[in-house]
Amino acid sequence: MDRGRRAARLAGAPRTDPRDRPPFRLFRRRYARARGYGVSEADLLLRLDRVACVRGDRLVFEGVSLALARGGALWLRGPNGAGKSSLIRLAAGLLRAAAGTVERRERIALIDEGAALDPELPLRRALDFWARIDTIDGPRVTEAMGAMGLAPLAEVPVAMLSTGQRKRAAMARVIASGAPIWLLDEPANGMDEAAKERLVAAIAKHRGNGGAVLLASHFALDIAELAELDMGALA
Ligand SMILES: Nc1ncnc2c1ncn2[C@@H]1O[C@H](COP(=O)(O)OP(=O)(O)OP(=O)(O)O)[C@@H](O)[C@H]1O
Repeated sequence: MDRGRRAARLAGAPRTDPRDRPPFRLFRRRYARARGYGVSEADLLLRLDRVACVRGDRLVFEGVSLALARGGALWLRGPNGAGKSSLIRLAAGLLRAAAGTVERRERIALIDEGAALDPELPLRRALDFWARIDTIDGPRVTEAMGAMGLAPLAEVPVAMLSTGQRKRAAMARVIASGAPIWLLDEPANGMDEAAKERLVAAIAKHRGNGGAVLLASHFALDIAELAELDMGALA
């Protein structure tokens, strides 16, 4: 796309080019709910409205709108480079949208490629560090570690954890945070089947408690009532 046309589109000019694609592809009726249809404003936790993302000098996607309500979950799927991580980072406020708006109505907890846990500390102390920042109490950390099967690893330095164990630790931090909005970028990477089951169970519990989940993943997880947004269709 040439620069003039891209600039016009970012400025909100009407689409006239027949090559333009719709901004998203609807896969399941649940997605319509996730976008806000039939969901009261009071239930909404996260809304992206006609968002565009530019990385470097490249337009990665534009015109993406979605909404997550309490109890909702949306799976961002698509090939490498489609913009899944970028969308998660926009939702987290770590990237600025080139166009459109991002509205977060509650606290977020994020998993991305880094575990954000001090590699020098034993796992329990590394999680307790974040618990103090998030002003949550010890029992919640214990519970989160239990949910991800981490109790036996409490005294192991984070640097010595395997890839899958580190992902489980990052997930425990999200669980312990108590944040209603979970932004999970490839949370299951490196996890074995048992850990994936724990992850799926944690997501179900969080939704049951009125939380919501935005999930980027290359592969499907066995999550009930999951809306889908194919980022590959935007490229
Ligand atoms: N820091 C950056 N600076 C410039 N471009 C970037 C940067 N990070 C990502 N990109 C580009 O943005 C596009 C989207 O990347 P992103 O990581 O969001 O995709 P993804 O769908 O998550 O990919 P993957 O499946 O490989 O994780 C890619 O073309 C990538 O090269």
